Amino acid sequence: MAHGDTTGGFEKSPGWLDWHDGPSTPTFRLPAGAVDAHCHVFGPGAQFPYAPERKYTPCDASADELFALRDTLGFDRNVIVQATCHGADNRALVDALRRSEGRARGVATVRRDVTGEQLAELHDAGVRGVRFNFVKRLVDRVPTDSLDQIVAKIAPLGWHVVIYFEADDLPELYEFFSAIPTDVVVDHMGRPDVTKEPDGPEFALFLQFMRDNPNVWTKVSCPERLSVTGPRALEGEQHAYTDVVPFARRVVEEFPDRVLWGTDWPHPNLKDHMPDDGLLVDFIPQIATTPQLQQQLLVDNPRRLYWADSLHTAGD
Ligand SMILES: O=C(O)/C=C(\CC(=O)C(=O)O)C(=O)O
Repeated sequence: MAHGDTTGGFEKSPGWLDWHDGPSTPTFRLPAGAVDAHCHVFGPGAQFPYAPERKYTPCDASADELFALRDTLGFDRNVIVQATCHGADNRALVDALRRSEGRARGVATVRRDVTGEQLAELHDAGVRGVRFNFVKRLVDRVPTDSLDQIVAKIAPLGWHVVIYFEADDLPELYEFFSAIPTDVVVDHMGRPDVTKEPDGPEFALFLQFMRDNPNVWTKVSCPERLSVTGPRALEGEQHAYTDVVPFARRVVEEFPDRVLWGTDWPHPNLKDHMPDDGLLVDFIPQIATTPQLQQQLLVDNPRRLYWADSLHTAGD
């Protein structure tokens, strides 16, 4: 089966870009124990069908393919995040976690009627957080009404909340997000518009949100999604996505103990190009410029958040 296939009778969304086959070996050597803290598994559709309510149908991206990428790039571990194409059906995620032999943790999506038994099962598989997607193109309705009820159920497990939203929506959601009692992880720096100034009011609000809320962390990931001017992480480019650098570097330097980084493999919904994941790893030293910052971003922070209960498992 070729890697760009979608099995189980599903048809990829028009214009779908398949993940990069044969990423380059990164020039940047990841520190020992590095965690790819944002990636997904998709299907395979024949085994784990895509959710009826999905807004896109991806190409399959299996756990085995993810683990092969992990090894090629030099990561030790993964944090696998439930994407909307699987809705609240976490079977593909749980299967990947179970097969990782302790080298992956997960972030699930659950409904408000989730039971204690179901949560215990997810915890046992390695789930440590729940994701709420506020990006309007990805969901029928934003989950504002169910969040409190779900948080009340997951907080006793020591889990955290992952939120995905766009910069335009932060003013309206600022107070709501600030009231979340658990740790909160914001995907991709709240998707800043990088054509605006990193010193401008829009990004200032995001920085203020992190300052006001010491329980808020963020992933300084997805330059390929945020960048407008590139250059793209293709054909050996060592200084990709320079327009995103000042934003991400600012966050890493101000909040070095609350940042995470991930590849976002297999990069759902990219429209412009599919990056070479090896060159994406080479983006990291542009935003975490010292070995100390790299160690925090790639090893210490994700381990604290995801492996606090088993700091001596595989890879140690
Ligand atoms: O992979 C990501 O982080 C971003 C996504 C997909 C997504 O979040 C989802 O489907 O849940 C996007 O912007 O389309």
